[in-house]
Amino acid sequence: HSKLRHIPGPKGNILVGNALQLDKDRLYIQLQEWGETYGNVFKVQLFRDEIVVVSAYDEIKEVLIDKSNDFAGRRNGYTMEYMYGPVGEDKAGAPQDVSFQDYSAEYVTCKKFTHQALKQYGDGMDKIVSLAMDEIQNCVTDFLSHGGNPFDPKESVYRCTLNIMIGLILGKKVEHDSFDFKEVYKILNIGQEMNECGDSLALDIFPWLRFCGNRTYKALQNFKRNKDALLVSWIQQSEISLQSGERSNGACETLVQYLREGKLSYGNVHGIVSDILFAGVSTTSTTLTAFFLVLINKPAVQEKIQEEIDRVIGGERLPTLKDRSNMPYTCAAILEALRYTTTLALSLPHRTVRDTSVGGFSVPNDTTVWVNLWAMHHDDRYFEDPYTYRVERFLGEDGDLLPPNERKSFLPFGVGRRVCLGETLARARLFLFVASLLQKVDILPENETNIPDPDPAKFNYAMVNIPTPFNIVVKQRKLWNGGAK
Ligand code: HEM
Repeated sequence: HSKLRHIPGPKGNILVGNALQLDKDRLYIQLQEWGETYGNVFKVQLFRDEIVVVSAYDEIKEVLIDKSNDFAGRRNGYTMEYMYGPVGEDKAGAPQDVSFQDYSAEYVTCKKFTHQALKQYGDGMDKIVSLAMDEIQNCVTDFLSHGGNPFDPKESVYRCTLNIMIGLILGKKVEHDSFDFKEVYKILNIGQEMNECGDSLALDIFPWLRFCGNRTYKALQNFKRNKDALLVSWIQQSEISLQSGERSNGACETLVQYLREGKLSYGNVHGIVSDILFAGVSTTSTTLTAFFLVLINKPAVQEKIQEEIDRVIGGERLPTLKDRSNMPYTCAAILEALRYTTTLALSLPHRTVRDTSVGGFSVPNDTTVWVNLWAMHHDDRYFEDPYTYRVERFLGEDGDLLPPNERKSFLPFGVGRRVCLGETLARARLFLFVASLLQKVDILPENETNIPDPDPAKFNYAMVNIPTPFNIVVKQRKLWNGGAK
């Protein structure tokens, strides 16, 4: 019987609950609409699992900040437990990484050491920046190589963000034709295939489908086999470099050092490397790609960003992170893109680890909780015309960037216990990418009279919110002197 009888929600089928009603390609929109009907806290039922969905700022704040510890667990379906479960084994089990590990002392330790290994602060940031700048310059060159012809920017941006992550893990620049890059790329393509065959949800609900020649399961096996083998080899390389003293200073090596010191287990290191590789790539590259779609629709925004770049950075040097403090308009344009598109629309599923409550409703221990960041970012009580992209929302009257404590109802990276581990890195990368690119090129639509619709409510949902493929045309700007550093 229902543990959540007291919480309202759409009426479902007596056997399957709301499972057949779910529209998986636009789940975030559907849940937003249900939120408008049933309230900021409502429930949906997928077979026997009852899920609490939280859709507005006050209640999301309660979940993520005020009662952060109560809601800090993770709920994983069979698919996640298989993908991130025991290394090298054809079976599911409790993940030992950061993203999918349940809340525990071990999880807290993993998150702390991952932060340390990524060295996202102080001097470590300089290395990240130099790695990122190299890759971003490659991406700009790649854009220009189309010689003014239309092309889909997705692939180049994806390769660029991916290569920055591989570089951070291995501590060295990785060429696009290297074994490591090709191997990761292959694995990510299998992951893509898995998404395309769709029903990981079916496999989550009926894990026994794997015995019936299920296509998703076959892709899943293939994905895990390849991913585990590659990560095992990276960990081995790090062990060798630590022994030989020829340090690479990559995150993987630092994590293996923690393993030797007994701070992390082998499963932790393996899981964390995979987190760094996978969590940061599709989120960042999709945000950037969606931002291009906005820019071809908003030439005035592009012009203002370029005016700021020309004034603050000029054409003689590359942007640095320090420039951010003098470039409120560019920073606000990026924040507004994070709001408008809300790439990780439903965040990652949380789980209560004790009896608690939200919005006045009691919620028992071990309940799955979905946080609808999309609905929160498009709440017209906080954002006038929420479906319009408007940079000025994040600027004060004097043109300064709105300080974080005045950005209400805005949490693109989550907050609290489970806050995004790559937030600092992602913000840095988004800024460097946008500033470097628009310093050198104009991004234009393929056809002025038929510009693709930027409305993120029409994106496809597959964990991240993905725009329908579109083309851009890139023209070199005059100001840029060709790359004097
Ligand atoms: C635009 C880029 C990004 C966005 C919008 C984003 C957003 C998010 C969000 C909303 C969460 C879930 C928070 C929650 O469960 O409440 C998350 C978790 C996470 N993100 Fe990101 N992220 C981005 C980039 C990155 C990057 C570059 C990394 C690289 C290290 C990363 C690593 C992670 C990890 C490991 C978690 C799990 C944290 C935990 O469970 O404690 N993310 N991210």
